[in-house]
Amino acid sequence: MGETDSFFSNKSAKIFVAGHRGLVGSAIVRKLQSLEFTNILVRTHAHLDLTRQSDVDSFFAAEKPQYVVLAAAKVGGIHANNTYPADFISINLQIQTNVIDSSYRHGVKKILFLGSSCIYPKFAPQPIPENALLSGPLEPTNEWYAVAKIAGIKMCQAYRIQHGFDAISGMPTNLYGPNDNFHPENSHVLPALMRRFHKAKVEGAKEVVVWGTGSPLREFLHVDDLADAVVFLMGNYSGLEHVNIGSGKEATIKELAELVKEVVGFEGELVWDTSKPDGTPRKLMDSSKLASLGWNAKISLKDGLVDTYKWYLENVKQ
Ligand SMILES: NC(=O)C1=CN([C@@H]2O[C@H](COP(=O)(O)OP(=O)(O)OC[C@H]3O[C@@H](n4cnc5c(N)ncnc54)[C@H](OP(=O)(O)O)[C@@H]3O)[C@@H](O)[C@H]2O)C=CC1
Ligand SMILES: C[C@H]1O[C@H](OP(=O)(O)OP(=O)(O)OC[C@H]2O[C@@H](n3cnc4c(=O)[nH]c(N)nc43)[C@H](O)[C@@H]2O)[C@@H](O)[C@@H](O)C1=O
Repeated sequence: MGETDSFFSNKSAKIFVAGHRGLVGSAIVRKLQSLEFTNILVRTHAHLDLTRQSDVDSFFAAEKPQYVVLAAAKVGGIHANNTYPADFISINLQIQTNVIDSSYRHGVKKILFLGSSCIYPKFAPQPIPENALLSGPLEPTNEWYAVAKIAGIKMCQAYRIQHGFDAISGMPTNLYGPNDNFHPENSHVLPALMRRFHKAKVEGAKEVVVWGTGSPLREFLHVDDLADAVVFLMGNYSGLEHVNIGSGKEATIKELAELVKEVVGFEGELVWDTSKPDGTPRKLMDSSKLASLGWNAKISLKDGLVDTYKWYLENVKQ
C-alpha cells in the first residue's frame, strides 16, 4: 500500500524524536524500541534548541533523518498557559515552524506533528469531531497555545498541498504517565494532584486543596496508549486532516481527584479553591476516525494511575 507501508518495514530507518525526554517523546522512544527500531535520533534541549532556526537547519542537513515525530513543545497546565501566554505562542510557533520546514527541505519522508484537544472551540459539540476546528471562539486560558497548535496543523496541510510533503497531525487529549511534569503550579491536573495527595499523606495533612469547582469534564489517555497511536499513524495514515487521539472515557475533576486520592492512599478531605479557573467545561474528543483506521486505547484510567504512581514513587525525588 505504498508510502505508509514502508514505515514498519524498515526498522533501521533514522527517526528523529524531538522532545525525547518529555512525557510524550520518552513514551514514543520506548514504543519504537519495543518494536525494534534501531536508529532513533535524539537531541536534548541543551544540545539543540529547536527555536533556533539555523541550528535546526544545520542539524537536519547533517543528520538527514527519514522520519520525524515532533513531541518538543512548550507545555503546561491551565495555570502555566494562563500566566505565560507569550512563551506558549512564540516558543511553539518557532519550534514547529523550524522543524516542519527543515524536515521538508532536507528530504524527510514523513513527519507527525502533535497538537492538543485545546485547538477546538470552548463550546464545541461533544464528542468533538475533527471538523469542529475553527468553528467558534477558543477557551481564553489557553488560546495562545491553541493558536500556535492550529498554525502547526495548517502548516502541515499547506506543505502537503503545495509540496506533496507527507506531514500529518495528531491531536491528543489530556495525557499522563511516566516522565510527566509534577511541578506544583505549572503541571496538568493529574500529576499536580498525585504530588499534592502524596505530600499530604506523607505529612499527615487533614486536607488537600483542589482547583476550581470540580465540575469540568476531561478525557484522559495514558501516554503509552498515545505512543502506540502515534506509531500506528506513522504507519497507517497519510491524510490532509488532523486525527483525534483519545480514550473515549471522561471523568469530572472531582471524580479524578477521588480516584487519585484512592490510588495514593490519602485519607483526608478535599477543599475546592474556586478562585482558580475551571477552563473548558468539557472536551471529549470524537476519536471514531482513528478507530475506523483500526486503533483503540487499551489502558484504563485506574490502571494508568496505579502505574504512574508506582513510577512517581520510584523516580521523583520526594
Ligand atoms: N501533556 C499533555 O497532556 C498533552 C501533550 N500534548 C502534546 O504532546 C507534545 C509533548 O508534550 P509533553 O511530552 O507533555 O511535554 P513535556 O514538557 O513533557 O516535553 C516537551 C519536551 O520538549 C522539549 N523542548 C521544549 N522546548 C524545546 C526547545 N526549544 N528545544 C528543544 N527541546 C525543547 C523539552 O525539553 P526541556 O524540558 O529540556 O525544555 C521536553 O523534553 C506537545 O506537542 C504537546 O502539545 C498534547 C495533548 C496533551
Ligand atoms: C492538555 C491541556 O491542558 C490544559 O488544559 P486543561 O485541560 O484545562 O488542563 P489542566 O490539567 O491544567 O486542568 C484541568 C482541570 O483541572 C483543574 N485542576 C484542579 N486542581 C488542579 C491542579 O492542581 N492543577 C491543575 N493544572 N489543574 C487543576 C483545573 O482547574 C481544570 O479545571 C491546557 O494547558 C491546554 O493547553 C491543554 O492542551
